[in-house]
Amino acid sequence: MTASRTIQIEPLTREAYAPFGQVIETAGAHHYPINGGMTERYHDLAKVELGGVHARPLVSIARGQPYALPLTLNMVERHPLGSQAFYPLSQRPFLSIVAPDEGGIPGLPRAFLAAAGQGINMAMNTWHAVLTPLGETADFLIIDRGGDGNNLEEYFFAEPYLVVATGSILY
Ligand SMILES: NC(=O)N[C@@H](O)C(=O)O
Ligand code: NI
Repeated sequence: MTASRTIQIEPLTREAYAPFGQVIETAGAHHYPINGGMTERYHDLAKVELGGVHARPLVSIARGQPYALPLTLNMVERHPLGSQAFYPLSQRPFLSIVAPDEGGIPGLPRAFLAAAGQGINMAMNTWHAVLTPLGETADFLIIDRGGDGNNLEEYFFAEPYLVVATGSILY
């Protein structure tokens, strides 16, 4: 594996993730009391995008098996008709691996470590690795797009990448 095909995991922040979507977390979010002050609403955290014919939002639960690190990344996918959000239902870290689009194929991937309490919403048509739990089986709420048409495009790399955790990344 050449060094150019090694991807170092980096912390997930709103700013770093902005080209790919939004981070779903309470930290830094607009919030206000509701229900007579009994509840605090952390409001409008992600941009759900629904395209194509007969589009409708889907709310699902994914029970994901953990991946080991270092992780060999052979493939990324994207959903041309809608965004896709994953919010962990446990306080477990997971990886969000995404890549820019470069003329219809993925550019250099980036691997973000979502800390406990962080979820992600990938913008429509964003290249990404499939859901990547770490350490143990974990449940996630999925919010994405249903409707007519094909909402999945896959890309298999000619040479895989290796996703590694440097010393500062603990999971
Ligand atoms: N299909 C599905 O629910 N998940 C994948 O698209 C994925 O990104 O993991
Ligand atoms: Ni996906």
